[in-house]
Amino acid sequence: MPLISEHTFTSPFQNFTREQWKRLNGQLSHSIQEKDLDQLHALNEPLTMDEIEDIYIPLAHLLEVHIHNFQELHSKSNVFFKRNHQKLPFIIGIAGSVAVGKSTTARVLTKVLSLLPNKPKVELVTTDGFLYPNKELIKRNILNRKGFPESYDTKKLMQFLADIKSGKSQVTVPLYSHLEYDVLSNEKLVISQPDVLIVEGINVLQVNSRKNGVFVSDFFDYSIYVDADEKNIVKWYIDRFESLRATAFQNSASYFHKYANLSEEESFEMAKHIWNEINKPNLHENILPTRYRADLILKKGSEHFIKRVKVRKI
Ligand SMILES: Nc1ncnc2c1ncn2[C@@H]1O[C@H](COP(=O)(O)OP(=O)(O)O)[C@@H](O)[C@H]1O
Ligand SMILES: CC(C)(COP(=O)(O)O)[C@@H](O)C(=O)NCCC(=O)O
Repeated sequence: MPLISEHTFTSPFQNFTREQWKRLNGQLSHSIQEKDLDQLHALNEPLTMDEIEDIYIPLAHLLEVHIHNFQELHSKSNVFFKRNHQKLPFIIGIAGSVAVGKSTTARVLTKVLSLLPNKPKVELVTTDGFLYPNKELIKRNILNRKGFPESYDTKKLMQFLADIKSGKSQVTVPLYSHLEYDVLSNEKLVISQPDVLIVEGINVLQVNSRKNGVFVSDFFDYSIYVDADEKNIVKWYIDRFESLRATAFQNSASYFHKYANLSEEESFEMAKHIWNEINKPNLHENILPTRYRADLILKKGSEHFIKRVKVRKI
């Protein structure tokens, strides 16, 4: 069966059904070993092993091809430019709507990539750490615009990526707490020369978050967009809100503690309201338009299972 369906021949993407994608798994001479799967079992993520084996392992193998090429190009460029740069990280951007499952995808991919045969050091950074602190958002009167392009300190994010891409040995990253609903003032993550860096966030493929004509994605070597129909994303947002209400929001330190005693029905209404007022317009105005800028699109079905993969033709 041909891998490209006829109606896609004008598209820059090659389309794979889940069944086709899954069969690509065995095409490398080596693969993630059976014993490694135990480590994936231990991941406390809501993903099934089928999803990891059918989707993420082939994806890791495809990325391995790109990482290998990137490293070879880097060392040949070093010879050409007569320079002695140490290795630079291969940077992967992961974009998509709030609640589509970017964080889950990013965490699983971090683990799966780290199991590749040469055991690369893989680090994960989320761009919510680069949101302005609430104090600053309030000062700018944009607390209700959290997640929109203007709520991020893009200059800081670009500086971080520029530092990483210039081989700086240690770079610090601000951290965000969903419990406090704010950037943590006293905690930072230290990134120290990984082989692969995953940068996950709703804004990573946006062209309106530009500094001096440079986009965040100019620093990426590969990018992935996690996609799903909006009716599913809303449901996942509402479900996550309700499960947080029953757990994390009960903590008095939680920013959303005020919602802890809502009934299930009230919680549903509140989540729907936040979705409609903030996350939905952001999806339509700023996130969805970036979808086809990605190198690869993972399209989810109703239960979070990836049903199609689109890969930019090369
Ligand atoms: N593959 C998956 N299978 C089942 N549930 C998932 C999956 N991916 C995400 N979820 C659930 O969907 C919700 C949103 O996922 P999350 O990774 O937090 O999204 P995002 O980072 O895009 O906001 C969470 O409740 C998460 O547990
Ligand atoms: C901090 C975020 C912008 C980041 O989204 P994420 O990348 O974690 O999906 C988002 O979680 C958020 O807080 N949005 C504001 C509206 C809301 O509370 O859902």
